[in-house]
Amino acid sequence: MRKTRGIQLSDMDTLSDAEDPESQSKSTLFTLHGQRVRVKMTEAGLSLSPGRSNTRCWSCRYSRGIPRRVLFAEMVTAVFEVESLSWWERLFGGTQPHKHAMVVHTFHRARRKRCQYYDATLKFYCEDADEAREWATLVAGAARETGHRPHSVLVAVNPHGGSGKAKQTWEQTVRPLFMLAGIQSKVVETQHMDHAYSLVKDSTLQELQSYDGIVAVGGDGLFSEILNGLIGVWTSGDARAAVASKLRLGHIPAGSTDAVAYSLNGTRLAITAALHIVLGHRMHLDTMRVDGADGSVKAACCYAAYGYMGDIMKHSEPYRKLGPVRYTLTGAFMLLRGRSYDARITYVPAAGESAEELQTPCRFDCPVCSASRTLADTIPELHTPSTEILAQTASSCKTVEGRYMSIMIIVTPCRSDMSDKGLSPLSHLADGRLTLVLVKQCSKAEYLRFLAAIPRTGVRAGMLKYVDVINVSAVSVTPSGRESSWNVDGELLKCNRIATAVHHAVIPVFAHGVE
Ligand SMILES: Nc1ncnc2c1ncn2[C@@H]1O[C@H](COP(=O)(O)OP(=O)(O)OP(=O)(O)O)[C@@H](O)[C@H]1O
Repeated sequence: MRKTRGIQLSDMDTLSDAEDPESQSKSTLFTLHGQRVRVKMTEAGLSLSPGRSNTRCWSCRYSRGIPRRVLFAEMVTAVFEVESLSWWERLFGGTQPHKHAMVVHTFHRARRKRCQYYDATLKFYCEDADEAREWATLVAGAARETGHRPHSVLVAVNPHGGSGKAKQTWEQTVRPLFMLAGIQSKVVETQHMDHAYSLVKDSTLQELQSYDGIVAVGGDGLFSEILNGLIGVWTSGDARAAVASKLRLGHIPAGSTDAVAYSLNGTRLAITAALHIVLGHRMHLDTMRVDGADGSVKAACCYAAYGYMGDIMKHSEPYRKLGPVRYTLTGAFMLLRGRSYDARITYVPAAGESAEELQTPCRFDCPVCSASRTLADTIPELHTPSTEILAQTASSCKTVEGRYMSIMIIVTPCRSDMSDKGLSPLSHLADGRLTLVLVKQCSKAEYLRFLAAIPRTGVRAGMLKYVDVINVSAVSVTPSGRESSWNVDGELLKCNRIATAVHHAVIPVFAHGVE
């Protein structure tokens, strides 16, 4: 009997070619990490087995970092490399001046945090140069055909995002990986606010046809500009809309908060985000349409916040040069000021709130977030003003009025350094609902208690008696008296009277959920 774990090599060796189900596939002896391994090509990737009969068992090799299989889906590419022998290799019996290898570029997951991917290489040495070259070509071709890998992307780099390291992140971490994977990139360094928005919104049909995706190297503000530009193309009504529907969005975190990349990938590592793009991962993300009473329209995929978080955004803007620390300093100041604001809120409660999966955090292969939608479904929906959606569901609307320290409308979990599980840990990337958080007027100490609870538990129904957490599908907020500002995905809105509605799984992104 053939076992799948702890295979005894003697068992393997006694398998005749006729008995071996993989005997028809290509098979060669390589040296990996100093051990002889037999590598076979299967449909899903490379299957590795011990290459010498005197080795005791496979589990010994496994512990030395030799995997049993390397999936094409997890390979960036494979290349042929020639290396000179070191002096000691020549001294101990090297007959040729060079070593030949098939180098497989893949990734490994961090032990404690599986969602963190780091690039890794496996060098399969082979005595026959032609054999190694042929393997590298075959493996690279198979990897390229696996998944939905992009061939060409538009990259917007904000040199002023976060602590100003976006250019460095692009040059040192992302560009080399894209080049290795054969992805062509048109790179644009943003020169001013809204540059990325107009770059996408004004793209010609020909330009859009040449891309498979658009990548933001910066913070949430830059991603939001690209998202809004893309939605602008979708809703333009011309021939570009259909072409733009195939474009996926990617976020390489290089800003101050990076909630988009963090929520999509569970980490703020740029290399992880780049690997998701290169490997062609794909899923759809919810977005929220925010309609201002002044006629402005904006799409958001993280949150809209009024009161405390709006004040932080408004008052921290002049200190952008300080980088992310500006939010902490302004946040402390706003807490001491302890302001609250009057508002009337009308909302439509979300359907299916009690479903069990909606009560568990969003993960990789999330059953809630498996929906993906076509542009034909989403365009009419995206055209519909949120006020109209609220009017259509007027019979189920609820209205509350009061004085609030903070009003938040959250779309996705909004993970960040401050809260690893997310501001709203039970929100999903694509569940078609919003989380409305109303923090009623309270003392500064009580508000501090609310802030302190966020990193531990995030916002949850029943968390504190002065905090209401409600699942909704649409909300309108009408402030009165002294007003704060709306902070929508890290950008300020001009108008404070807004109506919002969620649009389910409309944005295609390079991600596959948090592992
Ligand atoms: N060259 C530029 N000069 C000034 N502002 C720019 C430039 N390029 C882009 N911007 C603007 O900077 C704003 C913030 O950028 P970004 O989101 O990349 O960083 P951040 O605000 O530090 O990070 P986060 O949004 O994650 O907190 C964006 O709204 C964008 O419009």
